Amino acid sequence: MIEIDQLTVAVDDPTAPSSSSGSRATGTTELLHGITTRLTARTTAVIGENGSGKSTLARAIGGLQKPTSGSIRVHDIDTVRQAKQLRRAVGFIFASPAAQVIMPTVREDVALTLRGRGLSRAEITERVNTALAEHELTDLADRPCLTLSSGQLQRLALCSVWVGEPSLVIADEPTSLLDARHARLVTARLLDQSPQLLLVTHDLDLARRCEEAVLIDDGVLAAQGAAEDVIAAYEQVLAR
Ligand SMILES: Nc1ncnc2c1ncn2[C@@H]1O[C@H](COP(=O)(O)OP(=O)(O)OP(=O)(O)O)[C@@H](O)[C@H]1O
Repeated sequence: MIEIDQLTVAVDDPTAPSSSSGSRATGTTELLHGITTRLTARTTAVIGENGSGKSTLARAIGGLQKPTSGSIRVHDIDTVRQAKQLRRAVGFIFASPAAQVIMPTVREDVALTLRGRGLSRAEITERVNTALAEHELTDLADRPCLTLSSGQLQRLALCSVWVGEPSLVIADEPTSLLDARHARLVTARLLDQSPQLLLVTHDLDLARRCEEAVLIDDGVLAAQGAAEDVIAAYEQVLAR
């Protein structure tokens, strides 16, 4: 379960008017405004217009964006106070995979996830090889990550997250760079095999396959419930 209590996220914004009467001109812009909810479904889609705050919410839940106020607990882990436990529990797949693939080779990038977990070298090698095979990356195992195509990079990002067996997978447009066959494979894996999945997507057919959805509109939680109902609410937003 993901428990969100009065979550507000604000960022420094030099173009915003300062709230203080001091000499500093820098103000802040609030991206999320007091979101309170419980996400209990195994699969939840996060939908909404460009710039509505979906990725900001996903990053906050994944511990990558600190709340300005309020709190988030993921499977009873406080995202701010228990950052180390959160990193183990949550696998985050970014919309842009180049931002998260950091090791020189494909094999090393997958293995990085398993470091610091008390596993032997042999165990790590075995788990990495299994993950590479499952994700059809065995042929690329020793390739420098820099030489991968964007779709291959996106599949590597998923593989590197998956090998860590996270209890929550947060995926922000995880198939945006994939061909149709790999997009089907990846969505089936995410939807069917994630212990819990939070899926940020503009693909309403994909959102419909989640048990529940939340609609983010201009930084607020505008609707939550069965995916079909929330998509209907979103259609109203699109029509306004
Ligand atoms: N660090 C920042 N500084 C200023 N504005 C920001 C910052 N991060 C995000 N924003 C703004 O916050 C708003 C929400 O961004 P966010 O990435 O969460 O939207 P989104 O719903 O995921 O959009 P999209 O569908 O386009 O990916 C946008 O207007 C964005 O420009």
